[in-house]
Amino acid sequence: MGSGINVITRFSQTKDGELFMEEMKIPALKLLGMYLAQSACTFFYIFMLSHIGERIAYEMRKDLFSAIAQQDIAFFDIQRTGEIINRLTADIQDFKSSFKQTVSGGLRAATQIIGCSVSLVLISPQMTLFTLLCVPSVIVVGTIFGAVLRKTSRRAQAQIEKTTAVADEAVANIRTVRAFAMEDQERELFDTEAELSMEYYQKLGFGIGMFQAGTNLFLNGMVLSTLYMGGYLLSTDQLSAGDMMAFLMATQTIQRSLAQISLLFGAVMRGSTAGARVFEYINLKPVVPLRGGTIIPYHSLKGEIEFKNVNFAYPSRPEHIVLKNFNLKVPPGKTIAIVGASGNGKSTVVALIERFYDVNDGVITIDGTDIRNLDPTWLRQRALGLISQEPILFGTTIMENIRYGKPEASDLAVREAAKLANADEFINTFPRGYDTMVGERGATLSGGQKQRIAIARALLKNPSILLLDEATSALDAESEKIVQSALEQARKGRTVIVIAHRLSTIQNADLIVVLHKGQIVEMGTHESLQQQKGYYWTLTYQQQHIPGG
Ligand SMILES: Nc1ncnc2c1ncn2[C@@H]1O[C@H](COP(=O)(O)OP(=O)(O)OP(=O)(O)O)[C@@H](O)[C@H]1O
Repeated sequence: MGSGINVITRFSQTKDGELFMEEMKIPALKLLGMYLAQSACTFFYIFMLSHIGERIAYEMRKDLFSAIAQQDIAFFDIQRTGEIINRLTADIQDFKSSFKQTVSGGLRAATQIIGCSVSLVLISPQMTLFTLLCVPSVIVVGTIFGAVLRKTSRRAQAQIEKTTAVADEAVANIRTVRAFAMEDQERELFDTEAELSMEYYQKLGFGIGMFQAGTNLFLNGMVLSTLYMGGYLLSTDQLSAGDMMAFLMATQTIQRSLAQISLLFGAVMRGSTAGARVFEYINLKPVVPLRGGTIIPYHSLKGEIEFKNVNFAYPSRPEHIVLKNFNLKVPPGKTIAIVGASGNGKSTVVALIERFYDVNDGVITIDGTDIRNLDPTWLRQRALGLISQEPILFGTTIMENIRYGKPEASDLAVREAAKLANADEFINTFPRGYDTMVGERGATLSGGQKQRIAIARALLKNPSILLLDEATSALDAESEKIVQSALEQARKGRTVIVIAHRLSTIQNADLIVVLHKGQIVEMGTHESLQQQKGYYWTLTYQQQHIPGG
């Protein structure tokens, strides 16, 4: 036999009732083996836990982003960007860490409780029953506390979401904040929201603290009552001193494990609230799906658009009717201009063709097919090209920005589209040409340059229908001229709907439609409408004679 180590295995009792410790010699090698096995298990357990935790967080993040990207535009009208991003970041992080904490702590505590409970029953069923009598009261109190704390936790997390939204808006609009010297006000606004978050979390901490203190008190009470009951059984010879000792040790282990579980209570609370908030978005089904429906073969798409008896109100403001009994037919290959004072529903017409929203009544058709029966992805990717007032670029190269929407396009095709959009020339003056990074949202380019890149992007798709929503309104006269000539080229062979504030830019349109309070009040060519001396005439007169009109 090699060297060994003496280990106490258990307490026993002599016939006279004296306690003694039973010892056993464990060979050192065996002990080393046990230690190695234990460290291997520790590694495996921590590795697996982190592996599974990270995988769950990744899957949740993926599903959540995919769900967000599919939501209706109406969803984004209501939710603030910061709030959405908060769910993708903080909530998933909270869920993941509480999952890891709960599983690691919970597993250990649960196995200890189960093991020790079995010993308790084996040692003294009587005392075990007595101890168990207290359990229902713990469950009742725990449930009530749980419900109250969950509510506070939900509030606290919603408040953090609000705080993030304020920060997000201030950072995203920092130029406006700086231009209006609103840093102090923004800081105060953020401060108020952040302070409220702190207060909610402090309240939550208070609740969790109370719960844990209560649990500890209760558990210590359990030990006391075990001692009391044990003393009685000991004095009446129903229990030996050794069993009493073993019972106490097992109860203490259970007590520690229960205390550990109560500590996890806070984590479970935060994790479950965070998880619920993530799944709230994941389970939200959009009204307008991204895919599914008819696809008109490209060569047979003529590009005729018709609005028939359309009524529409934005979902976020259902009582405010924007389009009333709206009828309009746009023949293929023609250019229709929609004009009218601000807020009369011009951009709404474009948003409905893009199917950002569905109409409340009536129907919109393309080549005679209800757009609700057309595949929305095909519609936006192949049939329509949208250029709006605020050209949105992504923080990558000019090449990738133009390629956006048609990722398979060759470099040559991108350059051709840029030429068509009068952009090739200025791009080539940059030292890095098409590989120039444009900065976040195209911050390093001028308005006119951004707009021409946006036009190139739309033209690359070679859409049959072009929607120009105030495409040149944000530009100065010089840039407007260049962009306008790019648009004149782009119009050829396509159906075009132009929304323009500056009426001088739409005089060549085949048809001009005047919108007033969501209804068409005049229709005709520039000349015929001028002669009518109605709304259109008034609008042109205002623009020519009233500064800023
Ligand atoms: N996302 C939205 N949610 C709720 N109401 C909206 C939304 N977008 C526009 N509206 C409202 O719908 C009405 C028509 O807006 P629309 O943008 O179509 O007008 P417009 O004629 O294009 O104006 P402008 O020339 O100023 O761009 C306005 O009263 C506006 O407040």
